[in-house]
This record gives sequence, C-alpha cells and structure tokens, in this order.
Amino acid sequence: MVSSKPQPPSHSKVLVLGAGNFGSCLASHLGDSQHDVWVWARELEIVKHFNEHHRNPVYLPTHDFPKNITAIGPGLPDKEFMDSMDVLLFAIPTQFLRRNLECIRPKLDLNNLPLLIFVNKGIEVGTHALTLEIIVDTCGPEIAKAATFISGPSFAKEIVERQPTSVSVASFTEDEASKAATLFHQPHFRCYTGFDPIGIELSGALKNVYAIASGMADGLGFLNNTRAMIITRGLAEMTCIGTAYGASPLTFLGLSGVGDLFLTCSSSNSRNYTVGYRLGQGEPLEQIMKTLGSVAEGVSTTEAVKTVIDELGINAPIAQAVYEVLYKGKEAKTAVRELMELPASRELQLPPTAGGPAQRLLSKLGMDSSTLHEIMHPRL
Ligand SMILES: NC(=O)c1ccc[n+]([C@@H]2O[C@H](COP(=O)([O-])OP(=O)(O)OC[C@H]3O[C@@H](n4cnc5c(N)ncnc54)[C@H](O)[C@@H]3O)[C@@H](O)[C@H]2O)c1
Ligand SMILES: O=P(O)(O)OC[C@H](O)CO
Repeated sequence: MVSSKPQPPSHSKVLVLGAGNFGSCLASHLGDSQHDVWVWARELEIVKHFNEHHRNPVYLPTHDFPKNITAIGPGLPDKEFMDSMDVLLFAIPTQFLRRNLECIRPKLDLNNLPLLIFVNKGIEVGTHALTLEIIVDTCGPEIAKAATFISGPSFAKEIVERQPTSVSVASFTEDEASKAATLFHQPHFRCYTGFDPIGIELSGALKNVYAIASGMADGLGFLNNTRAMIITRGLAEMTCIGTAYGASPLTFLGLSGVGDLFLTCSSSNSRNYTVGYRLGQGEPLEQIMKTLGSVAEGVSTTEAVKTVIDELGINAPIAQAVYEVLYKGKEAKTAVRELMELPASRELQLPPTAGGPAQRLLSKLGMDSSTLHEIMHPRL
C-alpha cells in the first residue's frame, strides 16, 4: 500500500519535470498561483539562463516567469529533494518517459508519496503502452493507481497569457483527482474531474493523429467543409477505438476528447496540425521533423495507434490514412482521394465493448473487472 501525502496546502512545493513548452508553461501557471515551484531541465543552458533572467531561452522565450520558480538540472534531483515535494508534475514527452521513470522510481518513498501528475499526450512506440502502463511497468501498481492525468485543449502559449482555459483531470480515485484540480484551479483555469484515466489518455493521444489529418487537408488547399468532416469523423473513430479498448465513450465528448480535437485540428499553433499542413504542402516528413523545433507526439503515436487498431480490429480509415502517409510514403493527395472513395457506411456504430486492452492493463494494476464496468458505465 502507498501512503500519499495529505492534500497539499495552498503553498505546495511542486517539482515540474521537463522544461519544454508545456512544463515551462505549467511551472509558470503554478508559480503564478503562489506555489513554490522548481522546474527540472535536462539542458544546462536552460537551467543557468532561467535562474539568471527568469526566462527560458528555448521554449516560450519571450515569457517572463514568476520569480518564485527555480530551475534545476541537468541531473535529476536526489531522493531527499524528491521527498520534500508535495507534487511531481511530469511534462516529459511519452517516448522518453519510461527511461526517466526508471531513474526516478528509486527516489520515491511509498510511505510519503507526493501527488503524481502526468500531462504528456501519446502512446509509446514498440510497446504501444499508455502512460498508465509505463508507470506500472517502471514504478509498480500502487504508484500507478495513485497517478493523475491532465489533458484538454490547452496551448502552452495561451495559458501563460491567462487566456481562459479548461482541462479534464482524471485518476482512479476521487481524492487524487480533486487534489490535482485544486492545485491548478484559477479564475482563468478551470479543471473538471473524472475517473476514466484510460479514456483521458487515449483521447489526448488520438487527437494528435487527427490534427495531422486536418492540417494535411488544409495544406492541400481544402476548406471548411473538409476540416469539419475530419473533426467529426475523427471523433467517431476516436470513440470507437476508445470503446473497444475499454474506455467510456462519454470521455470522448469531454475536454480531453472533442475539446482538444477541435482545438488542434483548427489551429496552426498546433505542432501536430503544422506537421500535417507541411506534408499537405508537399514537404518530406524527415525535413519537417528536423526543423519543427518541438515535439509532435502524433507522429510517433500514429505508429502505435496502427498496432492498436489492427489488434482491436477497428475500422479507423483516417488514422490508417495518416499512418500510410507518414510511414508508407503515400502522397497526402492520394490518401484524401482514397478516403473519399470509400463506400457509403453507417454514420455511428460503436463496436462491442470488449475492453480487452483496458482489462489487461487493469489486471496489471491488480484491479478487477468491476472497475472496468464502472469506468465504461459511469454514474451520470
Ligand atoms: N505544448 C503544449 O501546448 C502542450 C499542451 C498540452 C500537452 N502537451 C504535452 O506535453 C508533453 C511535452 O510537450 P512540450 O510541448 O513541452 O514539448 P517541447 O517540444 O516543447 O519540449 C520537449 C521537451 O522534451 C524534453 N526531452 C527531450 N528529450 C528528452 C529525454 N530523453 N528525456 C527527457 N526529456 C526529454 C526536452 O528537454 C523538453 O523539455 C507532450 O506530451 C505534449 O503532447 C503539450
Ligand atoms: O501543439 P500540439 O499539436 O502538440 O498540441 C498541444 C496541445 O496538445 C493542445 O491541447
């Protein structure tokens, strides 16, 4: 059994792991809310510059950070430092999370566990694991059960400008979800809690694949009807994948689902949309990835999603088309034409809710099938 620290007081000590756009932005948001914040960067020049100028020279470079934030790194902090934190907030891209958690696990005290929050949006290539599974593999089931996930329509650039923003916060326990919601909640930042971490994670990862599709259509010169089609059909595909996986279909109607899908499919501020747009304009993927300067989780996630949909036997033609453009050299124009030439089909048809992958994941966590039933059929 783990024993979590009590609800962090209004002045929590927070360590943000990852000083990219989102880690930096959330550090700023929490610093702005009077918490004591440390941000771990793996780049020495970011640590030095940040502490001297209260600016991150690489990510959000024009933003002035609150003075109560200290950068640390490039080495990970020691056990004593980790023990003194109320909250560990992981803003590390999915493909690097496993290695970092392996290093962090020996520094965690199961009898005095901080609140653990994860904000990455992706699926691991090779294992096609969600973050929950990466946590259980590296840190064990008790820590994974206490983890909390935040996802939703939230561009870093807009949060630091205090643009009104809302996100979904999910954990298996009400206690952890409401602790995280309380930590982040501000008049310009609303949190909505839920208990479907698998659905929250899947929706955050999948929307990136459809943002690439939407950008691609815009890059090819298609207009508003086409974008609306991709968003709506993308939502139907996401919901089918999630339902077959073992998530609640309702989760896809929330902020982490349709909310984030809408945002990233319709804005050039999205890195995933931008990858798609540039592909649509005819630029090779390799060149786009070399020059993007930031992570686009949808590119690696598309590879993992292809394995997931094949295993589930789900018909997800847009995700399949994005996979073929990214990994099989298909031209974006050809992919769109082929999608439009598919035979007419029923508009909405959810697959049977077998929930095999979620069931496997929950059994790794030591949870039984009644938990899956509660997730898929939440009390309204
Ligand atoms: N930027 C946003 O608006 C936003 C919003 C919501 C969620 N997210 C999610 O947050 C996560 C982080 O995204 P970001 O926008 O901060 O990315 P970013 O491209 O701005 O920064 C990349 C980060 O990854 C780190 N990194 C690179 N290699 C690493 C390694 N081997 N080990 C540990 N860290 C490594 C870099 O140091 C940097 O902190 C992603 O999963 C993203 O989908 C981003
Ligand atoms: O820039 P993107 O495409 O990674 O999107 C960032 C966030 O996920 C938006 O909520």
